[in-house]
Amino acid sequence: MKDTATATRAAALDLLSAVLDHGRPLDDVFDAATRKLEPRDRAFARLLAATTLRRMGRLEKVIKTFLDRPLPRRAVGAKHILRLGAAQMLFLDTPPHAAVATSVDVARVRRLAPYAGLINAVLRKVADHGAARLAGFDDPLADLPRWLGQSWIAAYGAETAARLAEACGREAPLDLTPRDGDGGALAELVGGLALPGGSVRLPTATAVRELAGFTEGQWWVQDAAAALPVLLAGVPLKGARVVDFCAAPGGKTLQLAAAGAQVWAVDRSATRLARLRENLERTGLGDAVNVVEGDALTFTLTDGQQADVVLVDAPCTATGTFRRHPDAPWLKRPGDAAALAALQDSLLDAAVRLVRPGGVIVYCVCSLQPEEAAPRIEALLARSPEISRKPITAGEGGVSDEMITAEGDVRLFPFHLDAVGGLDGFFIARLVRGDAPR
Ligand SMILES: C[S@@+](CC[C@H](N)C(=O)[O-])C[C@H]1O[C@@H](n2cnc3c(N)ncnc32)[C@H](O)[C@@H]1O
Repeated sequence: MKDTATATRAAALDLLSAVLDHGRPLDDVFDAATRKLEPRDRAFARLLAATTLRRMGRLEKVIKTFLDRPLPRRAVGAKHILRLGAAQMLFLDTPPHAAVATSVDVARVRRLAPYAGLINAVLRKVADHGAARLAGFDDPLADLPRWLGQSWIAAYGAETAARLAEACGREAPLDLTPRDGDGGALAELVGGLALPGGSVRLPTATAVRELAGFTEGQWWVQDAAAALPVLLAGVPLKGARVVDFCAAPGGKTLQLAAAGAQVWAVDRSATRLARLRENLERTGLGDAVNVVEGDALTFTLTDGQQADVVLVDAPCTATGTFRRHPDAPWLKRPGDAAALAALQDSLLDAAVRLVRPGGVIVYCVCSLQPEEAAPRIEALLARSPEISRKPITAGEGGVSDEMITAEGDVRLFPFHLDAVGGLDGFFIARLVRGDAPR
């Protein structure tokens, strides 16, 4: 490899290719693709790949204006190099001469030398005229796969869909949940901003382990939106028997335990449960939690007991978390939400079997796809007459009117709380079991 700058761009090319050509999540391939780089260069390789993924549509449009004809399929590597080179100049303030020269070098070291001339010529044009062309392409929906943008337009209208796409293209800040529920005190301790629900917000690139209170387990990392489902249970949690159906890595389990509940944290993934156990250890909340590796669909409490609260944080398409996972839009497929709906329905049915009369079910998904939201609740209400909604009202957990639907569910968009850095997209419904004790 010629030098560090080229090696860093080559690693970014490998990351981009892993996501776009091989369908691999960025997090899964990052260590292997960047292991020979220094920490600073690893961070830049990630930033470059992430920025390119976040701006795919606009980069594509700018580059296209400088190509006489579309590149053939076999030139996909060259196409990626053009995207990365343009992203550096248009979005990352890399000096043009460095962006162009390293792109040409990457082509050579990645056996794409036949395209070196074309890459050089096109990127020089991007350097000279790219910013002006970019100004004419300000449609954020173009940066997402077309089917995804269409699904948001159909669900929320063109204006909201564009706001969603814009907000999803931004980096998420770092949010912490305080163990003792005192957001004000934690904000002071770490120098962050206390949010309405009690979370504390810090800038994106904050080094987590260096923050005050990490070793002592005084807080854990959790997006402010992800902290809301537990805050919206609407019943006293102290002493309550709570089953957390899809618990790992455990943000919500920790909240429940910290609030004084007796928790069963069920998850079928051993790897993810290992992270949950680490979190329990660090925060000292383990005594209140029974960790259960298994299928929530068949989980029962001993002696036929029932739960006061069941939390169903269901597996979902996670389209509300694109801010943190810029690769995710490119790894989803149009049928994913419909395919997950069956599992979401089964988990809700299992929650109905487990919760006591008068008890509460909180259902949530970190998804913006409509199929995973209210229709799952409507279908449950239609087949389970003993279940009804317990509508969520403004002020609970710090939620505002604009976040609540006509039915009393919470629909969080990434542009909510925009002025202080937004939120993950979430849907949250609260249900109550109304029949007589069995
Ligand atoms: C959205 S994540 C949960 C996040 C977690 N509640 C938190 O706050 O950190 C969904 C989880 O559901 C688990 N899961 C999926 N199907 C399951 C099933 N049938 N039974 C138990 N867990 C399941 C996955 O392993 C995954 O950890």
